[in-house]
Amino acid sequence: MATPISIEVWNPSGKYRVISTKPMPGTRWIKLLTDQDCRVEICTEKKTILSVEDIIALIGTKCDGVIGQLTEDWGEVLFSALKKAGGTAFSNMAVGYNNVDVDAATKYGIAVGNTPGVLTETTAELAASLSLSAARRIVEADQFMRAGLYEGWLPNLFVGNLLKGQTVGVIGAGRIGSAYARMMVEGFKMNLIYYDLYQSTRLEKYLPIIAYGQFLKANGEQPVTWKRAATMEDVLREADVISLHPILDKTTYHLINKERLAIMKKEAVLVNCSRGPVINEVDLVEHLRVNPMFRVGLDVFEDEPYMKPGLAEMKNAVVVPHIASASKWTREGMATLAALNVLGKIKGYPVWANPNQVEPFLDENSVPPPASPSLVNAKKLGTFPDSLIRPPSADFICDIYGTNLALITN
Ligand SMILES: NC(=O)c1ccc[n+]([C@@H]2O[C@H](COP(=O)([O-])OP(=O)(O)OC[C@H]3O[C@@H](n4cnc5c(N)ncnc54)[C@H](O)[C@@H]3O)[C@@H](O)[C@H]2O)c1
Ligand SMILES: O=C(O)[C@H](O)CO
Repeated sequence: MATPISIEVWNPSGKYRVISTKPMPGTRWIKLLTDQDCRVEICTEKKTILSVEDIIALIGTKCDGVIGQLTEDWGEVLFSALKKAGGTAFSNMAVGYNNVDVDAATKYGIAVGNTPGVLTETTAELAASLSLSAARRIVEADQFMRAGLYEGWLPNLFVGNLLKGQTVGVIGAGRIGSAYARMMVEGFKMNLIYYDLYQSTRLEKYLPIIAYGQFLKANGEQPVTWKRAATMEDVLREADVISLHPILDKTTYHLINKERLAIMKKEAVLVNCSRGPVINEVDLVEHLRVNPMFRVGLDVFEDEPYMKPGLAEMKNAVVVPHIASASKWTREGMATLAALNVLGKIKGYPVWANPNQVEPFLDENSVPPPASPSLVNAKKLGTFPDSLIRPPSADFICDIYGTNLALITN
């Protein structure tokens, strides 16, 4: 029997009951919901990870939609409870949704939202930070200073890797992988090799490598180069810094294992800001142990919140607690997108045509479009038109937003 759950309630008389399983940053997301006749209930339980039973207790007997977290197990049990309570909408406050059984949600007619785009640069910046921290041994050096061990400059003190002119490898060149690639090429003049199941048009179209290369050459510097690898192994063999950015699914589970670690350079840097299970962490700990010059920067772990035995003792590992998307703007934006996903489905709005361009939802000075920014099972649910969001019609928008028509039709 689940224990009673503590909640904070906004707009108690609202017609639609929307639950957030966690307090989320900012207040805009709450206002967007309460302005549209939602009663918002925020779970304020102290425990970090809610169990399925806790969430069932939160859903109760009447619930229209839930905003949930990546730490929760959204499968058959929860979607069936939400359906019974009359719910039609769920959104993860995350772009990754490997914690969600989308087929189960679809079976119960429940929309599943995620929050792409708003966290791309923030996450890529953390990956870049981990790359630098690992390559230049920043955490080790910081600990050394704080321990009072510094006795003066030495030629061999904390010698690390220079990035300039080295090769950066990106595995999974989607939104975040491409943003990271650009940071490392444009910022540190690294050459790029990437592997993805698909050609990354995002990367190949925008990476101004040719122009940048010419610019560097004109200034007497070595131009940067780039290529798409035919196999992931090519990236692992060639790159000096490798950053993992794929989704987590069957094809990427334990993508990095003993055999693949063995083909990487002995002094390579490996960064993971995707999902923990993309790396076999037991194999990684062993590899770090026998290869002290191999370094990693990890934001995610196979059994979060735990680390596999031995990892915490490895000086050649930089570890942070899944904070890659933790900038104020991004986290508030994620909350906004998650809330609007749920609101959009409850209100019967269409789905936004391009989930990679979510800026119109994030502008605090204008009313967001009447749409769900990103529903991953919209097509499967069949409740949305193929062409997704309909062009704003004056009547439709006036109906919803009254005087703010001009902001939307601009
Ligand atoms: N650590 C964090 O806080 C944090 C923050 C944001 C996102 N993430 C993770 O990063 C992932 C990527 O986010 P995104 O917005 O860039 O997603 P995305 O969908 O734009 O990019 C994922 C890329 O991975 C590629 N891919 C899929 N399977 C692959 C495989 N087997 N081999 C190689 N490439 C493969 C896809 O083709 C795609 O290009 C998310 O799914 C999430 O799990 C983590
Ligand atoms: O998938 C995500 O969005 C992250 O892991 C949290 O920002």
